Amino acid sequence: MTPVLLSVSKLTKSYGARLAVDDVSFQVRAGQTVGLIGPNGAGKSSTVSMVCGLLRPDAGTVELDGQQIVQGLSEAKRKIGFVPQDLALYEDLSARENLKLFAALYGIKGADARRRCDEVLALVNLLDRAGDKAETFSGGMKRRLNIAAALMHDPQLLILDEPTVGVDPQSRNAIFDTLEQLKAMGRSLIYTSHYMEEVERLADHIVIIDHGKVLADESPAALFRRLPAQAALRVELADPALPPLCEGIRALAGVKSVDADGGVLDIGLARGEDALAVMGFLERQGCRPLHFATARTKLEDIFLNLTGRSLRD
Ligand SMILES: Nc1ncnc2c1ncn2[C@@H]1O[C@H](COP(=O)(O)OP(=O)(O)OP(=O)(O)O)[C@@H](O)[C@H]1O
Repeated sequence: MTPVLLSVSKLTKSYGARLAVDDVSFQVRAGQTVGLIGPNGAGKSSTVSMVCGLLRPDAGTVELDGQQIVQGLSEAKRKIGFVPQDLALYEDLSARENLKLFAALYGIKGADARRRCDEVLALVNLLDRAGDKAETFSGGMKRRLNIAAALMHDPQLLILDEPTVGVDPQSRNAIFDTLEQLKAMGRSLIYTSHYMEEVERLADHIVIIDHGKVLADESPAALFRRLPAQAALRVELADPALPPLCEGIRALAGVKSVDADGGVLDIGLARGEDALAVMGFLERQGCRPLHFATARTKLEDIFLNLTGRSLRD
């Protein structure tokens, strides 16, 4: 197994009486992408702000490569790049001028700064707009420039706090391309989001957080295995589904749940193949499906399964 790069241990943070982060622990291995997922107000931003040393925890520690992250300047913090939710750009400066400012903050000068500007602008696909002022950029382009800024000092760990909020689809794809390239370059990422499909696309490991607490800390495959149904079948019948029919389906091996709404049956299955048994049963009962469709269960349902609420209620 690859070595642990970041170790977050028992982080706790309250704002007055509100306990925002409650004993949060997780790890990021070298080259790993960890998705930190939870609904609005779950404590994701507070957690990543503490990981970056921007917010002082009430308790707990953050270690990167064995060095503790604390507030203020430190060598360990140089290994982190942070892309906050709020954009930190000078609107009346060009993309390249903005990046030069970030380079100066990290002591990168002259030819090195120019070369690094070009590299990161290429990574976020903005090289052709290098000379344009940030104020002329779309929201998504500004966010990509923000990612470029966080990459100027070539950090080992890039932390992105909800990078696709308010972003157009084109920039969203460009952001994913950039993150996939960084992954291929062996960088580690922490990505916060309340969109499971985004986290699912990128993450090797998922940490689910709700009301400041970690509910799950697993690989996507392990999370899938926790879902009672792995596949779904929707059948539309000519006749309204009758309760005895539902009972019969429920009794079949591999059927995890049956919901009937008029003539439409939504059936949760242990495996995709279990759909065949359901179709056979319906045929034997003389039911003629007007339409049917199979689907894989979405990881999105794991939050519902863990909390009884949907991720974006
Ligand atoms: N500076 C602050 N002062 C008081 N309460 C705060 C502050 N920052 C966050 N909170 C509260 O702490 C809780 C966690 O907030 P946090 O921003 O960490 O969650 P989040 O998961 O990042 O949410 P979002 O997706 O909306 O950004 C929320 O109840 C929030 O209202």
